[in-house]
Amino acid sequence: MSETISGTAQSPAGRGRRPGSGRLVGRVLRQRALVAWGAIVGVIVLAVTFAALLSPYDPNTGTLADSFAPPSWEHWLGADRNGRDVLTRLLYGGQVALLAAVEAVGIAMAVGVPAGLVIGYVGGWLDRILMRLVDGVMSVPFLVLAIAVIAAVGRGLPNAMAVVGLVYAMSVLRLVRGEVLAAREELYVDGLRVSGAGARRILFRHILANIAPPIIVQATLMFATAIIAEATLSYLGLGVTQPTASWGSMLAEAQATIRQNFFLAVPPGMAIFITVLGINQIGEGMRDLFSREITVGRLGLNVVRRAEPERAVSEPVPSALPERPVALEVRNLSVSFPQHGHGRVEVVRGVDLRLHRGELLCLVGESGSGKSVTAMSMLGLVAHPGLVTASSIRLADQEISGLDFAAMRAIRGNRIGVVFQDPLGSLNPTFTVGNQVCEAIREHRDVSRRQARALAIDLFDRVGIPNPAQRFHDYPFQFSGGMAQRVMIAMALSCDPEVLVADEPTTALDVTVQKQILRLLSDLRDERGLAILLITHDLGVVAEVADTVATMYAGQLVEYGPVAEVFAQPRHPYTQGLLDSVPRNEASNGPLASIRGVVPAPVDWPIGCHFADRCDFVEEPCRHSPVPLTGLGESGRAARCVRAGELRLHGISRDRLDTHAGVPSAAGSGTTP
Ligand SMILES: Nc1ncnc2c1ncn2[C@@H]1O[C@H](COP(=O)(O)OP(=O)(O)OP(=O)(O)O)[C@@H](O)[C@H]1O
Repeated sequence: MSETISGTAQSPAGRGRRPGSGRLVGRVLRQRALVAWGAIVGVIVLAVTFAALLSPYDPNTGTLADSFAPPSWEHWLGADRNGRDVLTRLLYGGQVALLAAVEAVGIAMAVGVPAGLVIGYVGGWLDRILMRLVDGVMSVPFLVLAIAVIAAVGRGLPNAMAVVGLVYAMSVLRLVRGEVLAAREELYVDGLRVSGAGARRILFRHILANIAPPIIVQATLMFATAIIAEATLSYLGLGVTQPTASWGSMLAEAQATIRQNFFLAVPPGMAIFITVLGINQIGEGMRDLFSREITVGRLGLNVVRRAEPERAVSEPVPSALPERPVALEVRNLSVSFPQHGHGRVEVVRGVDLRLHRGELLCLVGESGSGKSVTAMSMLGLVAHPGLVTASSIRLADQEISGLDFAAMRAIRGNRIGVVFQDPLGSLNPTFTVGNQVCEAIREHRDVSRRQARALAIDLFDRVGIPNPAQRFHDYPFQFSGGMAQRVMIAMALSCDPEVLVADEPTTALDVTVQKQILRLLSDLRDERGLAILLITHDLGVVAEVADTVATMYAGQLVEYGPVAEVFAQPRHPYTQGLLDSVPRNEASNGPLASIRGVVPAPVDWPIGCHFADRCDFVEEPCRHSPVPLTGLGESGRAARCVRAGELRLHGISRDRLDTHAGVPSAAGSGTTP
């Protein structure tokens, strides 16, 4: 009799809303400061735009009888020396300030963005010459330049603001050039070049779209400084001329009559202060909006959300080693990403997994099946815009789903260690390895520098780094791949974790070194009772070190059990297909078997069994409804197959496997033998 373990239903996330304007509005609304300051600046802009409707007075004429009139019902902010209504002049002055800022920022963008794009993309002598020119222009204060230009072409705010715009264009150019220099090294740009795209299309359609956020933020912040620039120029008499009102000229007039009525300086001063502060706050808010950090937690990482109750599983996940304490238990873990035109799409659906102390569980499956995303999501390491939900993730006796970023950070590297595939890429090249391991130790433990050093050297010794005290002072580039991976393992062990997640830790290493690292992991499991989740493509690795194996296919766990039993007799056709595809230590005739068809993309996952279209044993019931992972009632085995009870699949004994072989990639698995 089979026991139902996971009743994962069709995901509601897969039927999510389309990404786009709705989500953007939601994100904007969550930025409360941005919304509040946007509203304040919006009111100011509306008020100055409709000044003629709001005020019954002419801004430039007044009656002498009202000279220096205090605030009253007729003149809400009083009147100036010439009896002109201060509020009216403030509103009309705002028009001048905003138009001047639009002019300066418009010129800055029109000149700076295309120039920066071209200079950054073309580089070479053009870049060197123009950047020296830019440095020269930027070394002269804009007021000096403005005075020089006004002396040459005559007074007037448009001339003055054009100079301001050109000076600003230099900093826009610098920003855009820097962004383009970085973007042109990106692989997607190489891809466009290879596909024959012209420079104009690459620059204006692709690169510009990618670097737009910092440019928009810069333009907003620049708008605020342009308002100050206008006020400064008009205050100095280089901007608007009397009797036209501007906030700067109003300040200058107020200063001339400060002894008679000091209050006259307050309205233009406050108008400049509030408008500039508001626009700056909007710029900062947009910076936050565009960066991942604020919206999803520091470093752009998402915390794991607790799944809604209706998605909770009711039965326990299978256990191949029931006598051992549970180190990590994951229930109903799902991960989704927004995909253009499809809303939120699940790439991992309803994974249940249990890892015991002293157990080495290998997670296998073709490329793209969801192994890495599963492991990283448990650690809260899936970045925005990924969304991770789980009914529960228990680390020993602590529930860690729903923890915030800070709490997860305290767990990562402390109770759970992580080792990645590329050890040299994971180490900072500018610090010695000893320094980096000590830093990891002191991040989580209250020990002195000296104690951390001693601990680090002990760990280096334990993971098999020869001359650990000397090598402590070496930089990553002085290590081979295998030694660097030992450093990574030492770092992962530095706080004596209960669980170690190793994502393809030996893929980048040669066969001999692979074996050494695997032996090390296996020894650490035995010595420390470490629970290890090892992600690998390599069934040879599984055969060599694993206690238990879990097979993933198209975002779901499809089989789980003790490795010897799963290999000897798989209970899911996909596991059998994987085992068939692996080279063996024996002579054989004919080509190597492979699984027909390709792994479906997450948007194409069928309602029923995800493997149905590739399965040689498929029957109608397989396609009807989601297939649960079902316990098989024998030593913690489970399979997600409607026919698991009746099929007699063949396996392979562990010693017949070529232990250096790998699981075929999705791309390579498209042919029928
Ligand atoms: N940031 C992301 N945005 C959108 N989709 C993603 C993202 N990261 C992973 N995916 C998708 O999630 C699925 C699972 O990817 P994952 O890297 O976990 O597979 P894997 O089994 O570890 O493959 P490999 O062995 O090649 O590393 C894939 O379909 C992948 O395209």
